[in-house]
Amino acid sequence: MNSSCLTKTETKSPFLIGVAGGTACGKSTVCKNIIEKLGQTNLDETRRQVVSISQDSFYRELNAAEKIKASKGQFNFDHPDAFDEVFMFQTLTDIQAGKTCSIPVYNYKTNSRSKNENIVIYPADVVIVEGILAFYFPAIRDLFHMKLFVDTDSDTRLARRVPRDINERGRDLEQVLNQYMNFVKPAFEEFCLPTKKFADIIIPRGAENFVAIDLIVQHIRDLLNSEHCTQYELSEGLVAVHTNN
Ligand SMILES: [N-]=[N+]=N[C@@H]1[C@H](O)[C@@H](CO)O[C@H]1n1ccc(=O)[nH]c1=O
Repeated sequence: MNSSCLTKTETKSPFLIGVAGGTACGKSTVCKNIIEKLGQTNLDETRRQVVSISQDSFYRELNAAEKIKASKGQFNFDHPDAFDEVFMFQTLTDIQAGKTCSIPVYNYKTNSRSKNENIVIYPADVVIVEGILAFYFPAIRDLFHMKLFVDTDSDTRLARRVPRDINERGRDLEQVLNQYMNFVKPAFEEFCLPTKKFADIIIPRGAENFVAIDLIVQHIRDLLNSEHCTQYELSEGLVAVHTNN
């Protein structure tokens, strides 16, 4: 594909990376490692601004009946309907357009967005979006310039999830296991695992896979650095990035 290198738009249109995978697969750790490795890169005399946001910030508000079910571990937070797709799409589109955005912080103890706490996402070079269903919604999936799927065994994920939910999210063992068997496991198989096919790169074993992470970081560096890399087209405020092959 020919590419005439246009000057970058005056606003920073970030390189969007989606990271999906089952709960406790290591998504957040993979993101942290990529950010650390990219952020240290001294490109164009300025440090690469690399930020990551969680799909969990876009859990929708629950009504009274749903809140009661959630408090008993009887609400399915692993189903696509639990997320506010429109809000997430609009926020990512604004980020894509180089706008500064404020997104909620999710509180797992209250099963709701923290009232007076938001994260401000400033225009950045790279924005990583991680979530169990990051690739489920087509309109959101199509925004990503790179899609990573972290493929960790489900027994390893459960072994990590149990202590995390008990120690960090104030739950008891029986509730955690019931929620896993009734919701987390079936929803992973029905909604998350099928999205693996959309990934550009599948990372077996997650954050321990240093080779995979180094390869990904180097690829992103090359893309961000290369002279003949991107052709920007602005359409409806979206920025489509086509790299020439
Ligand atoms: N329960 N459950 N499963 C979801 C899902 O596996 C994971 C997504 O990051 O967070 C979990 N999750 C989400 C909202 C919530 O209030 N509590 C919670 O544990």
